[in-house]
Amino acid sequence: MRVKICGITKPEQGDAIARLGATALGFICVPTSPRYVIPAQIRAVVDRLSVNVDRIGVFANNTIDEICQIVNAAGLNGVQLHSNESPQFCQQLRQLLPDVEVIKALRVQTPDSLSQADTYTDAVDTLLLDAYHPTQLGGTGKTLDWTTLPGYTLTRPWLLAGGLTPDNVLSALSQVQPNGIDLSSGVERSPGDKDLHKVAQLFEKLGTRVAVE
Ligand SMILES: O=C(O)c1ccccc1N[C@@H]1O[C@H](COP(=O)(O)O)[C@@H](O)[C@H]1O
Repeated sequence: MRVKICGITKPEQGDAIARLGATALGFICVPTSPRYVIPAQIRAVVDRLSVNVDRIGVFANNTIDEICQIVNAAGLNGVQLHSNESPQFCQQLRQLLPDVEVIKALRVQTPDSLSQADTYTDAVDTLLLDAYHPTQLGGTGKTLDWTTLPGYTLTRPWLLAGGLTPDNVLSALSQVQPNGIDLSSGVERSPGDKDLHKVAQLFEKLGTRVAVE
């Protein structure tokens, strides 16, 4: 299963988290977020990595040009579109960046919110389901109501996000079977400062902890 740890800001934490077993690191390219990082900060984390891991930039309503520039400058191989990006926008980006994974986040307010998922089938590589918050885009720690999800079949591989922690992850995974999970605030001391003990606890729970030398 894929495990993405999002909101990385510090090179030493990014490398430690990758070595603990994360398959992807996420970088918040949304200026209003307390976890915001500029491309040079992402590049510093990427250059420090000693293991192979996906590097995903999280964007919200940027232009295609801005996203392409940041992907190239920062050394990303995936983009997570976390706002109102249309299927057409995702498709255009995918054509321009054929080697970059396009992930569309859907913030699930009601079970009906999932009906839009099908419109992204041909436009993205991966879907991500996050909790809805009325004023914030993500990283809120708000839990998605997993009990509303089991009836749905998504037509793309998908990641579960929204308020996941080492304490509730197994309960979530007993109710839904995503292709991966994505955690941010549930494994940090303060926004952008990851708690490596919580990350290690997560992998212990998942049974995939990798020994750190
Ligand atoms: O983390 C942020 O600050 C953020 C800002 C803007 C868009 C998305 C953001 N994070 C994403 O939110 C989800 C869930 O986070 P949490 O585990 O509930 O804290 C995750 O996909 C992050 O990538």
